[in-house]
Amino acid sequence: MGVERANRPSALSAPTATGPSATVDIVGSGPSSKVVATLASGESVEVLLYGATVTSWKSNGGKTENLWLSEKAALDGSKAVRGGIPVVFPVFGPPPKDHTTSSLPQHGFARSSRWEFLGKSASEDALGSNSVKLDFGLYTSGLSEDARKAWPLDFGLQYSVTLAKDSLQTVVSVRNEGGQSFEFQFLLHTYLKVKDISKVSIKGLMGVEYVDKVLNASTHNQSDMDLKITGEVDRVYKGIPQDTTTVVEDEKPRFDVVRDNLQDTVVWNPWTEKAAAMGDFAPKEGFKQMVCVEVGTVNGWQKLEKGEVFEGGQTIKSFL
Ligand SMILES: O=P(O)(O)OC[C@H]1O[C@H](O)[C@H](O)[C@@H](O)[C@@H]1O
Repeated sequence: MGVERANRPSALSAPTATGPSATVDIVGSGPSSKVVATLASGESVEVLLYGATVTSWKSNGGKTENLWLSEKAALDGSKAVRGGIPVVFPVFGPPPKDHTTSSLPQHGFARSSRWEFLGKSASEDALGSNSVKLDFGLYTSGLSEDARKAWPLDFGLQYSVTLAKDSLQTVVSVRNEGGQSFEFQFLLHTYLKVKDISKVSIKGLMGVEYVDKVLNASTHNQSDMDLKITGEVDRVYKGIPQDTTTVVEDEKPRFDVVRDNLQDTVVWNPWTEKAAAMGDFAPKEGFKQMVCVEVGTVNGWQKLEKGEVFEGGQTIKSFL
């Protein structure tokens, strides 16, 4: 599945209803425009065109917010959003020296570029369950001059966000649209909302090797079944064999994060000092209500030859 340039529709002027099962609206204009989709049963998702950042996902008939969003997140296109699901491409973290991504900012340009809304489709499965899919695109032509200069390669990104009753699926396809090969990393920087971090444990990483960024990027092996967050955590788990990472709260599953064609997962919580140092992180105690479980391909590089396509993503199931 790739991004066919000739078939790129512009959905901005399309009618807003997708049938009785869901509505899709474009709210606001300019840099703060967002696409809001709501199922007839009340679940909803909001996607800012800036960064194609999912800023809200509600399950349980619209009663449970699943994503943490900082009260001071910039939602006007002035900087990457602190919270929700920022899209990280084509580099994760600070770019390395002597690489084609070297001149890019931390986490690349996808989270701070304005994407196009390509369209929507609603469907109903055999059991009568509804879902709505929103498609977004980012192409070389949509980049700022600075980003294009820093990474002068031709690419097409298509990002599909599918809302179902108890789940949200976010999948990217990356196409090399230029004449030479390129290398990239990709990650979905999901800020999951929890009630109380002291009651949270993360399962599904046992036996996996990780780089601990809090301990001078040293390599370790996850020996415990449960990862508890009791201080700053910034770990890159590499080459995970099992597909599902489960966030457990109060001894009950809260989220399943299922990876598709992505081998790595970053677990991040800034804790007291790092949260205090981030101007857009609010409230300052907000780190007690969040944990980032970020699926991606960040260990080494994915390489695409001319015309090739890479696809990967996640499905998050909410148990509330
Ligand atoms: O502040 P940002 O650029 O959004 O990055 C926020 C965080 O992203 C990831 O989780 C990295 O592993 C962290 O090292 C980084 O601090």
